[in-house]
Amino acid sequence: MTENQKNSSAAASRPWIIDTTLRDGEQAPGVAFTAAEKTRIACMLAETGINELEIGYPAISEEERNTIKSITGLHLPLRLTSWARAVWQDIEHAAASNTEGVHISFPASELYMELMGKNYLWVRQQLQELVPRAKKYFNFVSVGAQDATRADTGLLLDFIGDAAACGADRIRLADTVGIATPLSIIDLVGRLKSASPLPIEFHAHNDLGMATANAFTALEAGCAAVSVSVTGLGERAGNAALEELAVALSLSGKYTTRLDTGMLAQLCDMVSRASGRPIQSQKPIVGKSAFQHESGIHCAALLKNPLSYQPFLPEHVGRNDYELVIGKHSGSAAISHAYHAQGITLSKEESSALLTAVRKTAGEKKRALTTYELKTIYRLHCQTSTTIL
Ligand SMILES: CC(=O)SCCNC(=O)CCNC(=O)[C@H](O)C(C)(C)COP(=O)(O)OP(=O)(O)OC[C@H]1O[C@@H](n2cnc3c(N)ncnc32)[C@H](O)[C@@H]1OP(=O)(O)O
Ligand SMILES: O=C(O)CCC(=O)C(=O)O
Repeated sequence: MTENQKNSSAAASRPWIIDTTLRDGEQAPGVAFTAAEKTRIACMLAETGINELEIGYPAISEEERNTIKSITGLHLPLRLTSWARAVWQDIEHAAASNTEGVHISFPASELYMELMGKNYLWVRQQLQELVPRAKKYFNFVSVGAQDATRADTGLLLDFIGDAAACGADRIRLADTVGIATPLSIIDLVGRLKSASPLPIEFHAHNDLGMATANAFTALEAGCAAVSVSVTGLGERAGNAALEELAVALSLSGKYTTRLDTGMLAQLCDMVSRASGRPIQSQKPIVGKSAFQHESGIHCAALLKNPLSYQPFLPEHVGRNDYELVIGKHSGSAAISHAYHAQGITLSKEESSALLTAVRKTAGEKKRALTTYELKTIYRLHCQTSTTIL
């Protein structure tokens, strides 16, 4: 193994995690964070151990620049970058916001160049003009290939070569419309990485529900960095979710990050409230149902070993214990456990009678039963006239 290969595989095992909740996340339709919310989110992301924060788009307004400036003034222990189009005025606005780095976004597919009435010659000229100028104001200049997954690979290779020649520090490959699949990412990154003198970041979108898988795969394929957002908040169906990627990395046994997964529940809750986007019940990691169980076989096993039907314990992501709910699919172990928690020890016969009644009631009500309903069923089916519940 050459020295270069050793460095590259060491970097690959320590992925650089970029959070874009405050940029792409806020681009989610109808979402607008206040300055105070942006500051709180940035601080909590820093506490969670994110390496880099794409903090916003300074060209939007003076208010946005002031918010970004006030966050840069906090000197959080992570790199802050701001987003810019391939337009000098955007970069000037970013410079006025005092972020350490800037990300300059270019159209990479023929479709996007055409939409702008441009061609690759224009892209190259902009790279040559903007990147060296930006380097005078920023310690770190990243350049983005928008719509990279629909772009011609030859053009992408030119883009990477030109960006490197102009002094860019990193390339972002964006799956702008979320059409990549893990195998296509392995193929694309494989072809670009061997020819790229620059570290590559992958930016996923979730239009096909593959954003986290694609982001994880991009790291497996050799990308040095990935961008994610809290709860996957972002354009349309969103981005790769920070909480999903963080846990996948922590369980993989292959990657070292400085992420504190114990912060994830709190972080997602805060972003959900600030964005006005409730967390779906079945959302991985932080959804209400992610640690709820009803099926009899699962509950019986979980009562013996909490890892039997869960990939990790809820505490790993800062949540309280898992929850067993009683419903149509319950079995006797779960039923006995639920009544025991109410101070009632069931005999075998009682548990069997209650199981039938519980299943019937839950089926009719089309939901899990409450403690009150369980007590009522007990009264109806087991309680003698002398027993007081
Ligand atoms: C995939 C992504 O996430 S890209 C990021 C998306 N984010 C945003 O759009 C941020 C919020 N947007 C805005 O505040 C505004 O749209 C602005 C400030 C960017 C531009 O506003 P306007 O000047 O009114 O232009 P408008 O929104 O109508 O159109 C976008 C313009 O940006 C140009 N543009 C788009 N991408 C790029 C790029 N990467 N580099 C340079 N110019 C670009 C378009 O060609 C178009 O230019 P035109 O007005 O000369 O036709
Ligand atoms: O920063 C870039 O270049 C990419 C922007 C983006 O969010 C995307 O293309 O999905």
